[in-house]
Amino acid sequence: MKVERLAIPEVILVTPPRFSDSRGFFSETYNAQRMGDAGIDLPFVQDNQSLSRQKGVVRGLHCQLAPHAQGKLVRCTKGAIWDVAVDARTGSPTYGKWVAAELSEENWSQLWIPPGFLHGFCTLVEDSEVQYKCTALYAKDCERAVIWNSAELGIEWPIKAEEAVLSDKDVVAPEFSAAKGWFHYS
Ligand SMILES: Cc1cn([C@H]2C[C@H](O)[C@@H](COP(=O)(O)OP(=O)(O)O[C@H]3O[C@@H](C)C(=O)[C@@H](O)[C@H]3O)O2)c(=O)[nH]c1=O
Repeated sequence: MKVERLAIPEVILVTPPRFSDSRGFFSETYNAQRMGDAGIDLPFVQDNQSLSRQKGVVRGLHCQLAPHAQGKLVRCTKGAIWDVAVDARTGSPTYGKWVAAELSEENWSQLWIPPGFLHGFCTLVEDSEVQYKCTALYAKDCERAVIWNSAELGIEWPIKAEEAVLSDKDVVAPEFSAAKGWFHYS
């Protein structure tokens, strides 16, 4: 399995091998031992899947507060996304920095986003399906969001603001400064 630590080293890009033959392919998309060796060693308790019909759908930037903070292992099983992680841990040397990776059914990569990070993605093609494992259960009251195109963060999204397709909730999300104190670096 290919393992790459990104510019924020706690965010890890992994690419499990795919074994192709005349029938198609086989792949171990999650192997606890190999993921643990790669540095992804928290237990997962929930699997999520979303489908976005249009190109330019943006979901995020989202997180859940403690005690329900979630680490997420994200992959794209159909289509392609630009997946973004923002360090929201107050006191972190990379606080307010972001990293991103393209995840697609072609490249078969997965992005590990630890607890304490905001997560969001933008679909690069129609009918993009995203699946991710989470280290904590959904807790509605602990959900928080930051505006996807926060001027304070300066994330380089692959679409223009007017092309973004957002949920009602995400349109009115606050600037990144609202996230101060949500998480602490340890
Ligand atoms: C996240 C979530 C939502 N829901 C429900 C609430 C709502 O009725 C419906 C759609 O929820 P949302 O609009 O929040 O879905 P979405 O905008 O896709 O939210 C997701 O975005 C990405 C970027 C993440 O990182 C996820 O953790 C999650 O926040 O699904 C659950 O039942 N369980 C869950 O774990």
